[in-house]
Amino acid sequence: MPQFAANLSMLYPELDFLDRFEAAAKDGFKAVEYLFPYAYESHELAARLQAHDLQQVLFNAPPGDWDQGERGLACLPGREAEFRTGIAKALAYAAALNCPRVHVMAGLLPAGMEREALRPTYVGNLRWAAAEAAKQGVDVLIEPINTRDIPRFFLNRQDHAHELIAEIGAPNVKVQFDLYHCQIVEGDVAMKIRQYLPTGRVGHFQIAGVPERHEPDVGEMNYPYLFKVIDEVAQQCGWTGWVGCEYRPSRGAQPGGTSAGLGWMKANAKASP
Ligand SMILES: O=C(O)C(=O)[C@@H](O)CO
Ligand SMILES: [Mg+2]
Repeated sequence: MPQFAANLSMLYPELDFLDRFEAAAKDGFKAVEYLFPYAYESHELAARLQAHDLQQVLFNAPPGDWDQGERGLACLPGREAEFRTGIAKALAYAAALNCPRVHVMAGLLPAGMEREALRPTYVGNLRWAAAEAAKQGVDVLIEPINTRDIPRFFLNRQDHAHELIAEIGAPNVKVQFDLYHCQIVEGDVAMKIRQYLPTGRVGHFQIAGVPERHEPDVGEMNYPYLFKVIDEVAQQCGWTGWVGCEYRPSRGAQPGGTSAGLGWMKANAKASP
């Protein structure tokens, strides 16, 4: 069975954010990820990780003005200075949290602009971020996201992400392969795991049921099968990364709802050799 990380932005919604670390550890998670650490001092977060014997495996760089609908700055001409300031801040947190990867969200297509016109800005920004991250051994992740959840998001498809990575040309830029988004945008998920995991360009997986983004055992995807595919290919190519549980518990913020919904994880652990 793959190793699962709890996404603390989505799991345990009934708890204060800092209390979600303990809840995840009690449920057997050894690692966590979340969207943004910036509302907290890095030492506070590091203390929670240490107290509960958890690894921080992923978080996002600052996305611009999230409350105003921004979803990353990487593709936006004219925002390069802000992009660089955000990357520097993310890398400072990555050092303090001993986190080996940072997700850099691409951003939304500005009104009237075509995707191709933004490519030079995106590639230039990612090259700069990759060079900075490489100085401290951090990987920069890029994630294709479906346009039902984020309309006009710049990056939607696995093939586009891998094409951009080839153009960026930095060994520490990798794909955050979210199977939920992949199923919605393009499907054929198992074959895409088989195609892309051996390239060494997949840095992290994320999972959720489709279409409601609930537990992996709710909805149209056959996750027990996909976990076996990940295990098989990972073993063949020596991949040792994490699978982030980035879903909204179907029991909502009901106390204990996240833990009660983890039957899928226990079932897959039992099924593994
Ligand atoms: O939405 C997702 O999927 C993510 O992984 C986030 O980091 C970006 O919104
Ligand atoms: Mg994701």
